[in-house]
Amino acid sequence: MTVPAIRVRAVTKQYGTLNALGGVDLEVGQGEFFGLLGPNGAGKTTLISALAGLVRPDGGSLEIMGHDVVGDYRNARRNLGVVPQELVFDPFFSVRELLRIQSGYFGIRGNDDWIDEILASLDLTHKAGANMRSLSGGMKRRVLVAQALVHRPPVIVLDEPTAGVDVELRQGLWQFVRKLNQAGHTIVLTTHYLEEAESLCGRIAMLKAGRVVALDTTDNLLRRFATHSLRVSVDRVDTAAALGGRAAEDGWVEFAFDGYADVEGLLARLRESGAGLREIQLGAPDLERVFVEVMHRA
Ligand SMILES: Nc1ncnc2c1ncn2[C@@H]1O[C@H](COP(=O)(O)OP(=O)(O)OP(=O)(O)O)[C@@H](O)[C@H]1O
Repeated sequence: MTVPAIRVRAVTKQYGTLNALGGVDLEVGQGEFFGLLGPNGAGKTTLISALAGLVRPDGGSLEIMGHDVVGDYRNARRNLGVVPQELVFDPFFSVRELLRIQSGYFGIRGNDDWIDEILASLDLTHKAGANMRSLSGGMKRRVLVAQALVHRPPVIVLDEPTAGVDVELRQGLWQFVRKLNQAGHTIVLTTHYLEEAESLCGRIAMLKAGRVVALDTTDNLLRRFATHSLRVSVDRVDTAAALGGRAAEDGWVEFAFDGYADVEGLLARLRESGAGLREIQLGAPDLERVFVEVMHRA
């Protein structure tokens, strides 16, 4: 049996009286593209820091490719590449120097062929000799990704890698991360862009206040929690809302239902009610709705 890429068991972490992690259990299989979602302060970064050995959990255990992050730190760390949220660099090194130093941390010498390959994939070749301080924010973020990859880790964790990054770079980054995943790397991603998570992640865990409140395949989450929606613009909002809708802004009323088959009946009742139908919009279930629903129920 293959070991999971990541195994998190009953992990707790307190800061004073605050439960940053209140007993988290998770398993991510090798080769998965896994999403870790949750509102600000849910504990995502704390969990990632614990995986990277930067935060010591109060209880429970974490393993990377079967290596305990406390008891077998070196091997656990060797198997993990983390792209952190914060852009922190020594401004005096060039991009290549930085990547060589990072390779050195893992005891790797003569890593330039691989470094060249990473730089090319991230469209950074022309910046290899540039000082970190001369790079734009988006380029620095790409260097963070490169830094996480110098030791060819099988498991890669990206903590909001696209925050504050322009659309073009975001798409480029995702293309690259997808390629890594297709090449067999396990990817764990946190992001507040739910559309991105929906299109990239096969499975998703949602965290709220240090607890896993949903954990399933993206498809199942969409099926289980999300409803389709019908938005209608009407002359008489109250009349329409009385049929089970929710009044929204500017004369729009929203209805939630399980499948498109229900739309016809609803439209017929709206017409009969004399609400004065002006315009309709249909919405398919999306992860954003699921997220709002899960957070609301939890
Ligand atoms: N070093 C620390 N000292 C005290 N409290 C902390 C520390 N680090 C995190 N916390 C608290 O722990 C909770 C979880 O924070 P964490 O950064 O893990 O959340 P997050 O899900 O990553 O949020 P975001 O989406 O904003 O990045 C928050 O309430 C935060 O204020």
